[in-house]
Amino acid sequence: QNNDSKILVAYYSYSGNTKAVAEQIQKGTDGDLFEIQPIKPYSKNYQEVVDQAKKEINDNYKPALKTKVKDIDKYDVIFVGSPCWWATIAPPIATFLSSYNLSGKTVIPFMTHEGSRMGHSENDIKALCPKSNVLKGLPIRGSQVKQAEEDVMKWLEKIEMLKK
Ligand SMILES: Cc1cc2nc3c(=O)[nH]c(=O)nc-3n(C[C@H](O)[C@H](O)[C@H](O)COP(=O)(O)O)c2cc1C
Repeated sequence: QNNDSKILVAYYSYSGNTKAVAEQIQKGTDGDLFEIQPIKPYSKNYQEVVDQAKKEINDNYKPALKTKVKDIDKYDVIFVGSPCWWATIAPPIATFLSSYNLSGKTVIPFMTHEGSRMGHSENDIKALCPKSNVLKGLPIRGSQVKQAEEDVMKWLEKIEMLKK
C-alpha cells in the first residue's frame, strides 16, 4: 500500500521516452526518482547503438554505472524502467539489478517500446533479482509517452501504488 511504502523510481533512458514515463510514475507515487546512467554513454548514432546493444545483450555484459542509490535499504518498492532493447532490458538495467541486494523488495517493471511491449524482460528481471517480488510490468509505446499519463495513473491505482 503506497502510504506505508517507500518508493524508488529508477530508470534508464537512451532517447527520453522511458524518462517521461518515469516522471509520470514519480508524480503518481511521490517516490524518489533515480536515473541509471552508464559511465560511458551509448553512441548517438542509432545504428551503432543497435549493434552495440545486440552484442552486449548476447554477452550478458553489464556496463559500469555512474552513480549508486544512496540508501537502497530504505525502499520497499522499486519501479524499474527501461527502453525495450532487442526484446529485453537495456544492459545498464542489468547492472543496476545486480548491484544491490533487493531480496524481499517489490520490483515493478515498466518499459517503452515500439511493438515488442515487455518482450521477455520480466523473466530476465526475475533472474537478476530472484528473491524479489517482481510484478507484471507496464508497457508503453515510446511514440505515445506524452499521452500516456492517464493510463499510467490508472495502472498505479490498480496496483495500489497511487499516492493518496
Ligand atoms: C538498441 C535499440 C534496440 C531496440 N529494440 C527494440 C525491440 O526489440 N523492440 C521494440 O519494440 N523496440 C525496440 N527499440 C525501440 C525502443 O524500445 C523505443 O524507441 C523506446 O521507447 C526508447 O526509449 P528511450 O527513449 O527511453 O530510450 C529499440 C531501440 C534501440 C535504440
